Amino acid sequence: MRIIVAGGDGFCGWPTALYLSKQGHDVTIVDNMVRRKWDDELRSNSLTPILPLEERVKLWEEKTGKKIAIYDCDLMHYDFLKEIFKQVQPEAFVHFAEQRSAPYSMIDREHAVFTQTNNVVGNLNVLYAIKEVTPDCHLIKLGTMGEYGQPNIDIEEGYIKIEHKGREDVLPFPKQPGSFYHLSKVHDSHNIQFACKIWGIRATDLNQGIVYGLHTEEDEYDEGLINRLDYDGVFGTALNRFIIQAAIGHDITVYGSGKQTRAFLNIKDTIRCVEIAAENPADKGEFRVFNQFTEEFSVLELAQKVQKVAEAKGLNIGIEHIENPRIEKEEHYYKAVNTSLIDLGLEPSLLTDDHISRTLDTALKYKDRVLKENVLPNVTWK
Ligand SMILES: O=c1ccn([C@@H]2O[C@H](COP(=O)(O)OP(=O)(O)O[C@H]3O[C@H](CS(=O)(=O)O)[C@@H](O)[C@H](O)[C@H]3O)[C@@H](O)[C@H]2O)c(=O)[nH]1
Repeated sequence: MRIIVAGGDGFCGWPTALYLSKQGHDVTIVDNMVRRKWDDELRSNSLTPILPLEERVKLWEEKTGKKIAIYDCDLMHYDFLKEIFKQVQPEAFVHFAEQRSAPYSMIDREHAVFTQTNNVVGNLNVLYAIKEVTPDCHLIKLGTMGEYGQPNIDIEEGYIKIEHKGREDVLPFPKQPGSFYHLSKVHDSHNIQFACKIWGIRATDLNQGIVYGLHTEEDEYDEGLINRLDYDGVFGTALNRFIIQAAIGHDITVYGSGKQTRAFLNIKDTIRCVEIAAENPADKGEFRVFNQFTEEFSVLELAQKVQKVAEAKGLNIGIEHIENPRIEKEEHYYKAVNTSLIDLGLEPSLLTDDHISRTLDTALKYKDRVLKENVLPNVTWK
């Protein structure tokens, strides 16, 4: 299959591009390298040293004989994007190319405006490119479990049957996102649903939970293929961030009580879910929503798991409940459905101490690269 992976230089996009390439797909990466520029802006870095994209792709070809084409393109540049669609004629477009950090979107007005403009307009341009050039192309869009928020009822996969005043309908599940970033994904979902309805586009919205882990089979060919790993207070996410904190002897930063519960999955399952979506495209005009996660944990549970694995390696790490910089529910009900991808063949790679241990070993290897001043959160929602 001819597949474009937009955002193929990022944490989810890079291992997805390698995996799909290994599976025999004809992969093209579209990326404007902006994730690396945000590191510069925030004076931060990836814990793991990552090669420039051209070199990563060259190394992949040397190791496997498989070519990945790359275009340095911003999805905001419609003429360029449309030209790429004409040249590649994609059968699937995997869209990871968005600003994905909630704290980044909450820094100030400029960052909120940037996040929503970049994400919403970029996605709209993709929808138009599909309509105008390859109307049969399947859009596989990274949404987020955070679109739903934490309602006091079970979260369904995209839609819910509602009875109201004696009538019933199946309607989009209510959205209660918790940051301007998460809101941008809600706006995207609405735009995609509308485009499917009016133009007959086929789309799958993958409402992904928090991704943890680092390694996939593909990075075993060479250390130069290693994925990026974020730890700072803006782009680092729960679990991976806690593991890196343990590696540098920093207390694990639980925000507030830590009873906040979220949906999680291993990066290996991210890439497999995208493959499953690509192999089972949505129908023409269908706006399909899959909840892409495998397990639910509270933040405190994860901190305790990391503490335990670190202890077994002789690292005595504390857990610090710091004042929550976000405005979010800490005590809440959380139960979400995730059967669609499993029904289509996903075999979840569940969180084990071994998983934590492997990432911790890598974090220990590169711990001298950590910029300690970036570890505590410095963006608040207030
Ligand atoms: O050091 C930390 C970091 C986070 N948290 C807490 O952990 C939870 C998750 O925060 P996060 O930074 O790990 O994840 P989040 O901001 O929700 O965003 C991440 O996870 C989302 C999936 S979800 O959480 O919305 O399901 C994706 O959409 C985003 O792209 C990705 O950056 C929050 O309650 C936060 O308060 C801590 O307690 N300590």
